[in-house]
Amino acid sequence: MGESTVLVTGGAGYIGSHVTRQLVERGERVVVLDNLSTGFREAVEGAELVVGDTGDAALVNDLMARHAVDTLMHFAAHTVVPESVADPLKYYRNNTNSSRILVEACVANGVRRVVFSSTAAVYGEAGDGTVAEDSPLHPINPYGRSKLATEWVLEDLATAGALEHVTLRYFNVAGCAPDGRIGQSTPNATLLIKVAAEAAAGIRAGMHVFGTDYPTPDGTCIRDFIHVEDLAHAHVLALDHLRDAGASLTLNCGYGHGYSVLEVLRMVEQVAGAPLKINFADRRPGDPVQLVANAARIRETLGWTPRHDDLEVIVRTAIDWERNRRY
Ligand SMILES: NC(=O)c1ccc[n+]([C@@H]2O[C@H](COP(=O)([O-])OP(=O)(O)OC[C@H]3O[C@@H](n4cnc5c(N)ncnc54)[C@H](O)[C@@H]3O)[C@@H](O)[C@H]2O)c1
Ligand SMILES: O=c1ccn([C@@H]2O[C@H](COP(=O)(O)OP(=O)(O)O[C@H]3O[C@H](CO)[C@@H](O)[C@H](O)[C@H]3O)[C@@H](O)[C@H]2O)c(=O)[nH]1
Repeated sequence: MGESTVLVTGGAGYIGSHVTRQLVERGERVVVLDNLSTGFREAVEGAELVVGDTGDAALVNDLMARHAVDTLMHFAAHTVVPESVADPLKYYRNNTNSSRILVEACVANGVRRVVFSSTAAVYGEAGDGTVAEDSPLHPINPYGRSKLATEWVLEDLATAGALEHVTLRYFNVAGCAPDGRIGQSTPNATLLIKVAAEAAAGIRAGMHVFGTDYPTPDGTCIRDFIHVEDLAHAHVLALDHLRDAGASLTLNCGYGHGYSVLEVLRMVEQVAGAPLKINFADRRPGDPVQLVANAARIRETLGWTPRHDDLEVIVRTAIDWERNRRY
């Protein structure tokens, strides 16, 4: 490991903080760059937190040079799909432009390894099977497009020999660290398990189910929910892969099986021990019927083996966090 440092952008956020913790626990030197727009100072333990913006070229160049950064893990982004539809420039500015500035600093400073947070949203409407990495890419909202643009920047730089990347396409991430020290406190959350956990903990009065007439067994959408700790471990393996001179990779991060919205809510009620107040509403614009990963490639290339592939564990850690939030 030597003197090398991992620069984690967005490390004060939900997923970045879980990854930072796993990196610190195994002895990595980590510097977090986060502007705290949706992140929390308290989420960063054992790593230096630099409060600043990924689009600040002078700052990121200075950080890379000063800390002997060998790997960039890039989580910082705006992530709310409906907001991206209403304000696309906000998403292109942060998720595409600022990512380009950051990657340009990597090239200028000889930072040759990049692990990038992408999303299943790059696939768009994906049919009723699973999606593999080489499935067609037709993102249906500005969030997904702004992320795909950054995938292309990295792919082109890898082709040009400027760096190697592992691009991780996360499916639906949920759950929290089992010990309750870090969790998901993202403001104005719209994600299903987060919203349901808030409702179960009494933080919100009830919730909506968006659409009950989809062509699925119970009429609600189907998603592949991955526990944040398993996802975090995929990042550690991606770092090892790149440090072992592995080739650039694009990998789905999911379990390869899905649950419907109603199956998730039934699990939330079971774990919470009380019924949720559910309002059955119209479909939400832009929701694909089903998004489930073909997760073969990440298992083959990184040897990734999930340890928390259990909806009950995901839901329980999410509810526990809402009941005992530290921040
Ligand atoms: N949560 C999911 O289910 C999910 C699914 C697919 C992909 N992703 C991707 O994972 C990454 C992390 O998402 P998250 O759920 O942890 O969200 P989050 O909002 O909790 O984390 C994002 C972090 O980035 C910071 N940030 C944003 N813009 C910044 C900038 N310009 N400079 C510095 N810091 C900045 C925020 O303050 C926050 O701490 C994002 O790239 C997101 O697109 C998330
Ligand atoms: O209060 C809610 C919230 C969600 N849902 C439904 O639950 C499913 C999952 O929705 P959500 O948890 O919002 O996740 P997705 O829309 O599948 O994924 C979004 O969030 C991911 C993480 O940010 C991104 O990667 C995706 O691109 C983005 O579409 C969808 O059918 C929603 O309609 C509800 O019924 N009620």
